[in-house]
Amino acid sequence: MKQFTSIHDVKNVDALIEKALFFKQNPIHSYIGERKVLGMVFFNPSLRTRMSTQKAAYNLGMDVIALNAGADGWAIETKDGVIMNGDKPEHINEAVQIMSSYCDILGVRTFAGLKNRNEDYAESILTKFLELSSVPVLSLESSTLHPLQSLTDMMTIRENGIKKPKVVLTWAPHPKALPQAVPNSFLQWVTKSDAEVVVTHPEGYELDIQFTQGATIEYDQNKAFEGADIIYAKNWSSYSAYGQILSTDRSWMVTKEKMALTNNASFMHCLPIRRNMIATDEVINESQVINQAGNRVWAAQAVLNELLNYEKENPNINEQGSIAYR
Ligand SMILES: NCCC[C@H](NC(=O)CCC(=O)O)C(=O)O
Ligand SMILES: NC(=O)OP(=O)(O)O
Repeated sequence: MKQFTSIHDVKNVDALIEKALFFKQNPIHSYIGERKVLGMVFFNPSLRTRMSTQKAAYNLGMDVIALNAGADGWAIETKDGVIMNGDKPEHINEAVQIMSSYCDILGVRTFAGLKNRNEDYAESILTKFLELSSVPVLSLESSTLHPLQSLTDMMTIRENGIKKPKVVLTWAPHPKALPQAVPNSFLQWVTKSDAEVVVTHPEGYELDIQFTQGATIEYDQNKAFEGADIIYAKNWSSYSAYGQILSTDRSWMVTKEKMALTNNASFMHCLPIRRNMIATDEVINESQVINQAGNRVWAAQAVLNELLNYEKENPNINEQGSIAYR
């Protein structure tokens, strides 16, 4: 695999999920990453992605450099053609080339701005990384997708061992406007599994149809929950009224009473989760979220392993980085 930015980069999804499950049982299996460097650039905050991907890299023998762009590095200008007389001294055109020269894999986290849909869905920053990096690029959550999370979610659902599970993606209220990356990405992966997929949300929260194909939309949350094996909760802002909060209806919060409508479903969420907004304390306390977040390590390890295999087969990909580092 030469990059990991969406499910489309994966040749064999099933094998990748199995690889993640394998690493959970065999964390220290190979040192394919020995003397290789993973660089991770964060334009937005992270707890799980940063720590789990770092841990995964260590399990493969890699070293890690993480940079919070704009906080412990120079603020980076990401647009072309601007007069740089403001507060951003570094341009992405140099920064990506240079950072990739120090690394063997380069990860980037860049959230949607939620102001301009075309801009966000064009994935301009991730695209710059893909164009300018001399080494494989790893998405640590982009404007529209979060593939490391989704691979983890598929692995966690598979651990439940249910054949053809009914998986319900439910919108839940939140005080802030959030991106569509997690629900988009979850649907991109889960609709390609054997699951029956239902998406439930208030009207106006319809996601881009490229992601909901293969899923049923159900505006009645209680009806959607009936017989569910997995409840996957997430807030997102509107796609059609782009970036807007159209509902703060707290009756969409996942409660014990709603979970009682399901087939003893497992509750999942990517985290961070706002308690008693998205779901009640009891629902979260009895949920899969800790195991799910723990699985981030194994999913990341499976992905890094594939990227390192590619790098191994294409050793001239980075002429400066690895050699200079060694
Ligand atoms: N990486 C997982 C989710 C990241 C982000 N959540 C957030 O920004 C939550 C922030 C808050 O609760 O204030 C999202 O929804 O895409
Ligand atoms: N789920 C997830 O990606 O968490 P972080 O934002 O903390 O990395």
